[in-house]
Formats: sequence, structure tokens, C-alpha cells
Amino acid sequence: MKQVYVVGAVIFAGDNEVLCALRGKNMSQEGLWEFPGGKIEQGETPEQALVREIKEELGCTIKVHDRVEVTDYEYPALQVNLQTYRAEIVEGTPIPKEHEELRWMKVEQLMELSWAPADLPAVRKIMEN
Ligand SMILES: Nc1nc2c([nH]c(=O)n2[C@H]2C[C@H](O)[C@@H](COP(=O)(O)OP(=O)(O)OP(=O)(O)O)O2)c(=O)[nH]1
Repeated sequence: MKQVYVVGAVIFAGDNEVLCALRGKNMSQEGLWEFPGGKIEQGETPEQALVREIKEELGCTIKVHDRVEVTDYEYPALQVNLQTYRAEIVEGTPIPKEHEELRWMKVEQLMELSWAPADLPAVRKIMEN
């Protein structure tokens, strides 16, 4: 099975809010929420990949902080290794260039969204802290 290494940004702002992104029609996993990010390219550190992906997908610059969680999840056609990192926006405003929607959610309300299954361990971990 195809294996991908993916990074996701748990971007915090304001009063304990996290930026959540809805996958759209031109993406796999349509209709599920995720942490914005994407696949790590050869020669990149996870942090470099995350800064690049967020610039591409949201048009803003982030600073990457500590890692939240690492999860291996097997979808029917894809094996995903997802690393999530806490992050903050240091320049610009997020715009959904590829996602259907972006939404700031209070940490305690994160479970109201339908998450990609690979993200659930990270979501739970954020809610515990
Ligand atoms: N970016 C991101 N991808 C995630 C998360 N959770 C999760 O299962 N994924 C999956 C969806 C995709 O199959 C893959 C990441 O690919 P990607 O975001 O670079 O998407 P892509 O457009 O290059 O690929 P694709 O839609 O064709 O699959 O990991 C997450 O929180 N963030």
C-alpha cells in the first residue's frame, strides 16, 4: 500500500482557538476536517514542510512549535503517518486557497466537527491540555 508522511499545523490564536480546515471536492477525504498541511517532500524537515504547505494552502507564514502527536493510520488505499505541530501565524491572514472552508474553533468545541480519522488522536490530545 502507498505510504505518505504528512504534517499538520495546529494553529492557535486568540482565546484558545484552533484553525480547522475542511477538505473540498478536488481533494481526497472530501467533507472531513483536518489540520492544514500536507506531504513532506524529500530533503525537508517536518517543520520546513509545514511552513511551505501553509504558505501554499493558506497564504500566510507560521512559526512551528512543539509536536502534538504522531499517528499511523491505514485508510483503504493509503497508509498515512501524520505528525501534528503546534504553530502560530507570524505574518498574513489565512485564506482557503485549496480548502472548502476554514474555521476557528474553541478547543473545547473541536469534537463538533467530523475529523479525518487520522487526526483524532491529535484532537484528543489538544483537548486534554
Ligand atoms: N494535510 C493533511 N492531510 C491529512 C490530515 N489527516 C489526514 O488523514 N490527511 C491525509 C489526507 C491526504 O490523503 C494526505 C495528505 O495529502 P495532502 O494534504 O498533501 O493532499 P494532496 O492534495 O497532496 O493529496 P490528495 O488530496 O490527492 O490525497 O493525508 C491532516 O490533518 N492534514
